[in-house]
Amino acid sequence: MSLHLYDTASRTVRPFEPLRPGVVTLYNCGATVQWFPHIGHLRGAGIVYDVLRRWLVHSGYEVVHVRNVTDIDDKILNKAAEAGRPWWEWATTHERAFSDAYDTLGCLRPSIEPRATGHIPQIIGMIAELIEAGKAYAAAGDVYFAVRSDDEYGFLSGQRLDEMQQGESEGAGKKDAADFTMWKAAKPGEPSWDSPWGPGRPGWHIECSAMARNYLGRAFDIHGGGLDLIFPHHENEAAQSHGVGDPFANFWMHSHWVTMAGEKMSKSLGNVLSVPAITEHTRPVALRYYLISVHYRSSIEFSRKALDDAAKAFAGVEGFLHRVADRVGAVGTAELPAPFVEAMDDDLGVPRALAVVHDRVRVGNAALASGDHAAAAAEAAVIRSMLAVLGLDPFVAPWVDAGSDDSLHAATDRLIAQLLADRAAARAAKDFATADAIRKTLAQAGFAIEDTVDGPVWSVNPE
Ligand SMILES: Nc1ncnc2c1ncn2[C@@H]1O[C@H](COP(=O)(O)OP(=O)(O)OP(=O)(O)O)[C@@H](O)[C@H]1O
Ligand SMILES: [Zn+2]
Repeated sequence: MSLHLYDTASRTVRPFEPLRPGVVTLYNCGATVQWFPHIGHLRGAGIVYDVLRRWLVHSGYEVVHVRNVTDIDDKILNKAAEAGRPWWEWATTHERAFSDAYDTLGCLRPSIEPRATGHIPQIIGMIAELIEAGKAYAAAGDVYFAVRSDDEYGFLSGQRLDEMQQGESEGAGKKDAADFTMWKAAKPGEPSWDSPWGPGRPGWHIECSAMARNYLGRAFDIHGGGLDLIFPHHENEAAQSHGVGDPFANFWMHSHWVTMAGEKMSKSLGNVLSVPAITEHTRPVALRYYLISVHYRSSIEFSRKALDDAAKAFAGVEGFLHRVADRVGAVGTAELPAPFVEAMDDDLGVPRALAVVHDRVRVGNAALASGDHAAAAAEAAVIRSMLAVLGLDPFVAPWVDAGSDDSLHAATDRLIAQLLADRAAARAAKDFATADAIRKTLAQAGFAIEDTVDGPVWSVNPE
């Protein structure tokens, strides 16, 4: 089976072929940088597309990845005004918080992260083309897209024109309630740019049509975002791009929510958890594992218990790799097992792929317990390679840490070996109180000691 992806437009899982052999062009909608990110954003704008990108690269494609930054928007202007700060400082502050959070969770940086405000000429050019093509009209300094000029409107979301809500305030010059705004006339005190229709600023949807064309061309392979973007945002992006004759996206991917108590995690509901709040008690790599462990088209109901369970599951995998590294030497890489590849090719089936990882860890642990170092090393190489594709390889940045620093590790090894020798001597002398005190000291410091055929082996307990 080659890679198959679910396509929202055709509502089917269909074979993926890039438009240009060897190269995949990917656009996913990034954040409106009005506030700090929550872990829902990190899933919907970051990790899901990071896993996709890594899998495409593993499959032999070069990937050109664009994720935009919406840095001009009513919400940004309102929040900045409430805080008494310049709008551009407000947007930059929160854009940086998003960048930090993506980095913390090990997301590869996109090929480019274009900002709406950096593409005003392209935006104005596309709006002018749409007016020229009879798909849009200007009224009192605003410009609207005439939805009824597009016969295919609704192809993505299945929305019916008479039932549709664009979710924007009614402009005075709007001829039809179904129409949406592409250019907003300047209001006093707001930032604005000159345009053929007077000073103003872009609406939300036009930036993605203009920037996708600018960086990826008139047709590109995959367009992604969270479920809420299907309508109106993606329907409107497609209408604009189709309106100027651009074929636009070939595949549409939409990821499901992170929820709390069944509700979408969202600033407006206040049920949000940030990355820094979680990484106070959970390692970032464990949070990444947690966020990818559910299929991207299913929701994740956040719970501390599920997060802790995921952290333990990952620590089990990582612990095996470290034990092999300690006893056998550096862990190599190997070809991916067929069931893992099949799972990933089947619409990015990460949960099934992780089940393969855990199966192999069981086999590897059994090999280690029986002293079969060669078999354990072979399993470790396969497991490490699977983790690498998921962005979870513990031996490379950003996950490799002081714990795997060679000199620190060797010093810890010597210290623990001495304590274990003292414990053995105390036991031999029937001084059980001392032996027990040594065991307690090690446990309280966070070390787990396991007796194996190769003698006692230490590891660090997951938090
Ligand atoms: N709870 C969530 N779970 C998964 N993805 C989410 C969640 N909330 C937002 N997203 C996704 O994050 C991306 C950026 O979203 P955007 O900046 O538009 O935030 P938003 O939807 O306004 O957030 P909020 O609802 O918290 O105000 C979008 O693809 C959106 O679908
Ligand atoms: Zn977009």
